[in-house]
Parts: sequence; structure tokens; C-alpha cells
Amino acid sequence: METVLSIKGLSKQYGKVRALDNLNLEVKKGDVFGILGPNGSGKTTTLGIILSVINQTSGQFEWFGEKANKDTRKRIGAILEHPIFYPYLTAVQNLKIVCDIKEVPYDRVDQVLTQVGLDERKDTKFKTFSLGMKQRLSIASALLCNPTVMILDEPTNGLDPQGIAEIRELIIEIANSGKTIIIASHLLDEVQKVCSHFCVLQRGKLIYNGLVEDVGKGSVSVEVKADHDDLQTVLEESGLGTKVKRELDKYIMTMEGDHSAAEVNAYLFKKGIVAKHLLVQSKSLEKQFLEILAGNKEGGAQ
Ligand SMILES: Nc1ncnc2c1ncn2[C@@H]1O[C@H](COP(=O)(O)OP(=O)(O)OP(=O)(O)O)[C@@H](O)[C@H]1O
Repeated sequence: METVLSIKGLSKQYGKVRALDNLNLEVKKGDVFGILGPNGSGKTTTLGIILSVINQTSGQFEWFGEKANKDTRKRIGAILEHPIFYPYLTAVQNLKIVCDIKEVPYDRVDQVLTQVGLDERKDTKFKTFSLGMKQRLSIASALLCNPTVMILDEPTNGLDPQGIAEIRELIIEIANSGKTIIIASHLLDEVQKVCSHFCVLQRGKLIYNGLVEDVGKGSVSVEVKADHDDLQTVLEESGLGTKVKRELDKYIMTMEGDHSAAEVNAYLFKKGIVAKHLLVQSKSLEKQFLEILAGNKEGGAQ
């Protein structure tokens, strides 16, 4: 797949603070790429540099195989902070101003407002919009140029649960329309629900980079409850798991390879044991994220 963004050895120093430390990343066409990290880990700095609004101290990046220039910039739609719209102007009037600045024909306005689900409110003043609608208008504004890539910094910040769900759905729709999306977020849940790929930054260093679908792979566990005096040994001897541990009245077995909960059930049944409770647990991104951060307390890059 075509490389959209390539970052090589990018570093940024603010006085004594090393905000970014030798970052290497590649984003491919069609990826929904999450940049995940706790506060102050360098997410916004990274976005600022790749959007050419912050100068890096060292390293390089390329968009679509070339150094950032006026043409590559036109292919990128970004929402870094809430853009400033005029409160007393309507959604249409505000977007027409953006059209003038970006030299985009006005007929795009209705198209993008429909795309973000604001067509019914298009002639309403901006000041009456909910936070979620304001964010959708920001996304509409970024879509005006029909960019190839969308960059979103904490897109659901401050929204209520319904607003969060709507914006996430909109991001998925935009991704499905074939655009590459880069999202900075500190919300694990957001990255897991929306992104195809993600990386984790900590104190400016890349400490993880991989597929969201790989999260929890090889780390499925099965919770078992049954009336038996030595369920621990029975499970250990099954050969289906790598580790069995007791937690209150149940046993948790970390599964080996592709073995399934159904096999555990069948095995117990064969031994004359009836499972009263059998629950499959995949490791959440949250658990994995916390483990990644914990395993990297010294701050070494992987
Ligand atoms: N203009 C600046 N001057 C000095 N230090 C800065 C500046 N901008 C960012 N920093 C520092 O660089 C580091 C990375 O900040 P950055 O804003 O990129 O992180 P972030 O992951 O986006 O955090 P948040 O989620 O809080 O926005 C932090 O230690 C921050 O304090």
C-alpha cells in the first residue's frame, strides 16, 4: 500500500524539554492511524510538525513521497483545535468564508454539510450549535478541499457520550469513503473503536506501533467456575492454557495458541466436571496500553 506519511528520526527540543525523541513512523493509504499517549507525550507536537506549523529540531518527514509543500498541504485537512467560526453567521456563511480562503467553489458547502449531517441546521447561527455540532462543522470545514488525509487532534474532547458516538461514527464514515485519517488521542477506547493502526508515545518516544486488531492476540483467557476440589490442577493438566490462576471463587486460564473456551468445556465434561461459569476475556487495549507504559517506565524506545 502507498505510503502517505513517512517520519524519520524526528525530534523536537523546547529548551530542556525533549518533546519528541527520534520518532520513526509510517502511515499507509487507507489507514486510520491513532497516535496514543498520556498528556505531554508529544502527540500535538508531532501533528504540529507534520502540518508545518512547528519546526522540528532534527529529522524529516515526507507526505506522499515528497517534502511538505503547498501542493501536499492542499491534500491534508486538519483540525488541530476548534477553528474559529463567526458566532452570528450560519454554518453556510461560515463555510463560504473558508471557501474564499481556501479557494474552493461554494457548491462544496452543501456537500460537506450533508456529509457531516448538518444539512438541516445549515442556516442556523453557529452560536446556537451544541459542542458536537461545532465539531462536525469543523470536520466539514476540513473536508471542503476534499483532502486525501484528515488529521484530527483529540476529536471528541469535551463532548457528551452521544456527541462522542456521533463523531466516532462520522470518522468511520469518512475513513470508509477512502480517506487516510490520523488521530491523536489519549482515549484508548476511541483508538480501539475507530482506528486500524496505532502507536503509543511516552515522553516523546515511540514505545509501540502496531495493528489495533492485534491487540489482545494471544492473550485470550477463560474464566472457569465448577464444583471440584482441585480445579487448578485439572485445568493445568488440560494442555489448553499456559497459566492458571485463582481469583476468589473462579480460575482464570490464559489460553495457549488457538485453543478455545469450547475445548475447555469439552475437556472438563470428559473429566465429569460441569462448568458453572465459562467466560472468554480478550485483553483490552486499555490493559495492553497500561502494560506497555508500565513496561517502559525507564522510557526506552522499542
Ligand atoms: N511551546 C512549548 N514550549 C515549551 N514546551 C512545550 C511547548 N509545547 C509543548 N511543550 C512540552 O512538550 C511536551 C510534549 O507536549 P505535547 O503538547 O506535544 O504533548 P501531548 O501528548 O499533545 O499532550 P496533551 O495530551 O496534554 O495535549 C510536554 O512536556 C510539553 O510541556
